[in-house]
Order: sequence, then structure tokens, then C-alpha cells
Amino acid sequence: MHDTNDTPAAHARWTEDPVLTVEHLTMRFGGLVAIDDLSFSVGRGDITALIGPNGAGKTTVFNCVTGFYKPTEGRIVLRRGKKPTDASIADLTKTGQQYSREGENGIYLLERMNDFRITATAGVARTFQNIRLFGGMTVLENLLVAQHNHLMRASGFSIAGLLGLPNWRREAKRAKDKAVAWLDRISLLDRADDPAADLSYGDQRRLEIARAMCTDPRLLCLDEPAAGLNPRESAELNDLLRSIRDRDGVSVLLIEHDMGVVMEISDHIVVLDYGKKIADGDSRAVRDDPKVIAAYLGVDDEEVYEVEEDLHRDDPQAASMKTMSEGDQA
Ligand SMILES: Nc1ncnc2c1ncn2[C@@H]1O[C@H](COP(=O)(O)OP(=O)(O)OP(=O)(O)O)[C@@H](O)[C@H]1O
Repeated sequence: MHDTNDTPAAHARWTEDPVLTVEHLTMRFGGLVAIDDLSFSVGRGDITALIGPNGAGKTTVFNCVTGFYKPTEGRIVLRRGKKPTDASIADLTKTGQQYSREGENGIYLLERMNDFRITATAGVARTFQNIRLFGGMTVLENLLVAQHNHLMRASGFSIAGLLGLPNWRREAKRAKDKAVAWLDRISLLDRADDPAADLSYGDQRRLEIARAMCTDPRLLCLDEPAAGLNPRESAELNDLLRSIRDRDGVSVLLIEHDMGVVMEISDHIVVLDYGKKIADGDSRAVRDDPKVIAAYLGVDDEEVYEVEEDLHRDDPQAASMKTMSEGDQA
């Protein structure tokens, strides 16, 4: 599980034990190069944030990782277990196959797989910028639907499931137990039978994450999970993401504009600008990187100010230097 030792060496999981490796990813839309030869890794058991100004290419990267887009060029490798070596990945690439599995270890070449297989076989779950729950279904049903594939497998894709054979009944109970356990974790057990659309915005966000977790992912990809949340809801989200990392051992890759959330929970931050990587490291390294500040200076003044405030929120020395320099200018 997660190592809380806050030293630079403890933050090297993305090089020592990556769960996801994006290599030389390029995505073109006609003449527009949205992603330009991008490489980065996501450490197993880390919370990794993908940040950058509007239009930097973050969602496009997500869409390539989760199979919504086929990249123009590049390789996207999900490694299950520590065993897959660079040589075994090179061998699989040559075969033209999508993945190879050996016990608990596996290599998945995501750029070759469709979105359904990326979720069901490779174990990559995702949420979207806009909430996509089934609003008319109950809160509980939303978590049961997420486990539909698993239940179908247990039914043998046949009438046997409908006849209530023991295997299917056991799996159905397991699915319900898992859904109830997640509702308990996100404090929505008492809302289990309410339509999902009746939940507050923050509760819907957490339900969406619980729904993704019900698919038993290795990697959870979250597109702006803190967007639109109030401070209390943001704090609840932070707790939930930390527990997914620490208790479930699931790696998290998130896109986020809220620098408070990013700096507080991320083990690793990758910064994009115009489809290229401009910084990659832990929160301290990234927030002190002049290239990152400059990239954010490309947006309007209001946003620059907010970013600077967030970047230095837990660094009184930097904050006082900033206040001093503002005083000098005045
Ligand atoms: N399907 C598409 N067709 C054409 N251009 C696209 C498509 N998807 C993204 N783009 C372009 O690619 C670039 C990167 O967009 P993307 O949405 O990935 O950025 P982003 O960093 O997620 O931005 P934001 O923070 O505003 O969500 C933009 O110039 C965008 O207009």
C-alpha cells in the first residue's frame, strides 16, 4: 500500500514501478497537433495529476488512454504487477496482439484496444467532466449496473443466470454487498433507494467515483472531479481519493484545475502546455518551476492570481515574498 514517507525517493514510483506508461503520444486533429510527442508515467499506488492551461491537451490524453480516441502515434502501456519488463513489452508490441496475461501479471497495449476492453479487460475506469450517472435509476442501481459485465460472466451468458443457479446467485449477492459497502464509504447508504438525480452535486460526484470503483479498476482516471464543488465537498473528495489510494491500492490519474486539490493530494504532477510536457515531478518541484508559472501566465490575470495563491498556500515563506513583491510594485 501507499508509502507516506515524504522524501523525494518515496516519490519515484512513476519511474520504478509504473502502472501506466505513455510513450511518444501524438494526436492530430486535421492540421492541429493537440498532443505532441508526449511521454510520462503513472506510478503504481500514486495519485498523479495532469494539469495545464485550457486547451493544453489533458482531456485528449485521457481520451487516448481510455480508448475514446485512437492516437495518431505512440504507445500506451498498462502494466499489471511488477513483472512486465521492457523486453516483454517490446516482444508483445511485435506480435500485434493487444495484451498478454500471466497470472496476476499482464501487459495491455491500450492504443490497440477499444474502450470497452480497456475497462473490462485492462481495468481502467474513468469519470467525465460532466456527470454521467443514470439519473432515473436509484443510487444503489447505479452501482449494480457498473457490475453488469461481471454478473453476465457469472450467468454464463445463458438462461442459467435467470434460473438462479448458485454461481450466479453468489455473484449477485457479492455485487450487492460491494455496492452497499461503497455507499457506506461515501456516506450515501441512507439515500440508496433515491433517484441518483436527486442527490446534491457533490454527492453525485462521489457516487460516480464509487461506480467506477465497482468495476475493480487498476487505474482510475478522473476528469476534473473537483469542478463545481464547494470547499466542504472538495475536502470530502480529497479524503475519498486518498482512501482509494491507501486502502484500495488503486492508482489514480486525474485532470484538475483546482490547484488546492492538486497540491494537497498529488504524489506526482505532470504539466502540459500546447500538447507538450513542460514539467514532471512532485508538487514542490512543479510549483517552483518557472516554466509552469509562465504557462499559467498565458491565461487571464484573475486566474494567474488564483494559481499563485494556491501554489504557495502551504508555503508561508513564498507567500510572504509574494506579498512583499506586490508591496514593492504598489
Ligand atoms: N475531437 C476534436 N476535434 C478537433 N479538435 C479537438 C478535438 N478534441 C480536442 N481538440 C483540440 O485539441 C486541443 C486540446 O484540447 P483538450 O480538450 O484536450 O484540452 P484540455 O487541456 O483538456 O482543455 P480544458 O482544460 O479546457 O478542458 C484543443 O485545441 C482542442 O480544441
